[in-house]
Amino acid sequence: MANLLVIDDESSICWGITRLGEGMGHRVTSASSVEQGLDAAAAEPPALIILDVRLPGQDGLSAMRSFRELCGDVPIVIITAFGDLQTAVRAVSQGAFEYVLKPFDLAQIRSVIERALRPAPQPASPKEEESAVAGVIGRSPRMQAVFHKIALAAHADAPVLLRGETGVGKEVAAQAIHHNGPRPDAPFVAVSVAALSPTVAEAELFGHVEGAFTGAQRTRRGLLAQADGGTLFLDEVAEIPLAIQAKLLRALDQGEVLPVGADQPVKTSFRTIAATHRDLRAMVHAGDFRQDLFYRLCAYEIELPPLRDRREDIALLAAHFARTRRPDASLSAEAIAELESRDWPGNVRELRNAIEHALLVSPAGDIFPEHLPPIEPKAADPAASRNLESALADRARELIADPEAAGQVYNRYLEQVEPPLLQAALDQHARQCAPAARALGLHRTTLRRKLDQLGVDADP
Ligand SMILES: Nc1ncnc2c1ncn2[C@@H]1O[C@H](COP(=O)(O)OP(=O)(O)OP(=O)(O)O)[C@@H](O)[C@H]1O
Repeated sequence: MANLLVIDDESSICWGITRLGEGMGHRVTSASSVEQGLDAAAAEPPALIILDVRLPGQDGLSAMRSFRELCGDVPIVIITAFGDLQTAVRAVSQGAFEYVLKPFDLAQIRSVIERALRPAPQPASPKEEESAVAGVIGRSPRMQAVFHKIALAAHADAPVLLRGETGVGKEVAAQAIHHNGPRPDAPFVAVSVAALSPTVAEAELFGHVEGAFTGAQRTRRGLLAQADGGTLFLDEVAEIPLAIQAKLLRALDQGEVLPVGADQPVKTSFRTIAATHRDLRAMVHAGDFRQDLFYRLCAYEIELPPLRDRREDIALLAAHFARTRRPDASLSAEAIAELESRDWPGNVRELRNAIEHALLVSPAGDIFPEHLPPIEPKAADPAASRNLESALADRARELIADPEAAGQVYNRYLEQVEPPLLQAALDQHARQCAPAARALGLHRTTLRRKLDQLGVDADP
């Protein structure tokens, strides 16, 4: 049996956790403020403290130090309904055992209590300094969970893989991990792999010596060497050509790079944070990404949710972008409602651009719906086209394997894929053969013949 101390000004939370703790065979004391909690802890040292952040009087986070002074290394579980990155970083950096977001279910708290009371848990080494850099904005539960993960990642040195659609904030998350980590002043070197041409990628990443190739007039340090002591952010990591993947893996494993044309390696050691919008695991299965490099880059994964799945953040982000551009800017309730109703396929980047557009067209800086750019037409869904591609490839394989189709595979395949194309072209051109043929790049008589074969009517 252990003594648990719950400090929360919501009596229903204290009541629920007390029932749960007693049911688990522990003794539970509850308090509704830090002051009451300290008195209770002084009277009876707890084996676990469950501490709310927002409390009347002193807040839970700043009270952690007092509880530690009074009770030593007791595990402290922080619970909060209003997590932001700063809160998560402070909680984790002060050695909080766990950071639980409200509303939680009691099964979650039960598991935390069990883990906290397990013998000899090793809390992460506390970091005294507080984070000065937030930069990542969001108040939705999905982002609060991301903040917690960023805080944990910042505290460790493990390679992190950030996943998420374009514009969700993978790079800002990478910067937050770096700036909240142990070496915020060390270099943060961002490499956009997709933007590197394959011919220069190797020299850019690993450096080169003078005369290594035409145009290499001076020896140049590569990006991996520039990241020495700090963080290398590999954006669009899925685009690294396979040949470079092998060299990158060697560099990561051995802590040194061999610049193009050099015979002596250069030592470099850094933390990696990689980002991608693609399914890297599927690429590994398809043989397009090295499995060993995948594991080397991905000890810890953080998924950044698309903006449409966290609409609660839209007003906050919009206000932030508006104020950054123009401190006296204001957003009308109607503009916020319009922003919240959109789907934002380009995510936070698209929202930021929309606000910049609005401030350009609203000279007074007051943003109304009419100042917002029109909704972007929907881009083709890449997942749908991937499904289509794989369906077509499956059908091709079936036909090739079908003994009855032998010798006619090509024509039979075309017979299946051609009709929808011809039909769509006719529909688009009011069933007129001539403009449909022009759009398709076919001769009119060829199209006519194909339509006749298919039994499709059309005007000449
Ligand atoms: N949570 C956030 N708080 C504040 N700004 C954000 C946030 N998320 C994204 N942004 C802003 O949105 C823009 C796009 O973010 P970022 O470049 O980090 O996205 P990304 O996921 O790396 O995009 P891509 O995959 O296209 O490289 C940047 O201007 C960034 O500052």
